[in-house]
Amino acid sequence: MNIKKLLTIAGSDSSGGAGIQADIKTFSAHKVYGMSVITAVTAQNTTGVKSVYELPVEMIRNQMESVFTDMPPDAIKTGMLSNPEIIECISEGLLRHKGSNLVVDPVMVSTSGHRLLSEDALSALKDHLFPLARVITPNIYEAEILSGGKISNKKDMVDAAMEISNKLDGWVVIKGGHLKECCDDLLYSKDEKLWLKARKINNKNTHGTGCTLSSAIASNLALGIGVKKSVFKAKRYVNSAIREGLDLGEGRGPLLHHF
Ligand SMILES: Nc1ncnc2c1ncn2[C@@H]1O[C@H](COP(=O)(O)OP(=O)(O)O)[C@@H](O)[C@H]1O
Ligand SMILES: Cc1ncc(COP(=O)(O)OP(=O)(O)O)c(N)n1
Repeated sequence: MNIKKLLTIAGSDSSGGAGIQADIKTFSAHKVYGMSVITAVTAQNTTGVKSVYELPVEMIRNQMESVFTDMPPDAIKTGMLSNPEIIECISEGLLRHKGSNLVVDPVMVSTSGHRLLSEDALSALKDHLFPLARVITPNIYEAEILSGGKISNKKDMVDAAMEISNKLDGWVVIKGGHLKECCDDLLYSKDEKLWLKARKINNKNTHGTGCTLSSAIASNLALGIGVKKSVFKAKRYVNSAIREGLDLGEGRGPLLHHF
């Protein structure tokens, strides 16, 4: 059986809703083979992140070497990267092994408010990782940090995407999940601007939506689908996973992945 191989480089979420666990579930749902490089272990559940343990850079490098020298992935997705040393190690490994179809989810702070990327890691992210990416997927808050402007509406999203894509060759997806009125996402490159429209689903259980979207995009790219169609299909996947209305835990519960 010829199966596509997907790698997630991200943090572990003990509650299984976000991070590595959400990524692998999404990969399986797309019938691709999932592999992982774990950057950090979080103790978290539906009510929030309790603590974080960052793995030593050497261990991260060893995980990358093990994967790339034996089963080179057809696409890669990055999530929680914690600090500049980890970002530099990952960028160096991706460059050396010519990692392609890279989707960067620039995870900074969990929706529950816990910092998942140190403040001094921003320039490493922009200078080392973004140039390797085919698609980056900031949420509204991350797009504000990356563009330096406030985002309150769809016009602000376009301005931010323009600013962010100045320093990129690839595509930017600004996720609108935290907008008040709707959940439209913006897919933007230097030559094109497309809206992915969606009504806000009235469901508090949206833990891991960002991880799921970026993993679904990476799965589609690995399957040989172009960027635009990959993002549209991924948006549909997340939408239906939220719509399932799984209700686990006391706080913001996870999504239901379709196998
Ligand atoms: N309540 C919702 N209804 C419909 N789509 C949603 C909802 N919340 C998030 N999304 C979608 O989920 C994806 C992830 O977005 P978002 O929640 O903004 O990312 P993050 O988890 O990184 O903060 C986007 O496609 C967004 O539009
Ligand atoms: C280990 C880990 N990685 C990433 C996140 C953030 O996940 P995201 O999909 O952005 O979802 P929420 O923060 O909105 O739940 C995380 N919480 N943990």
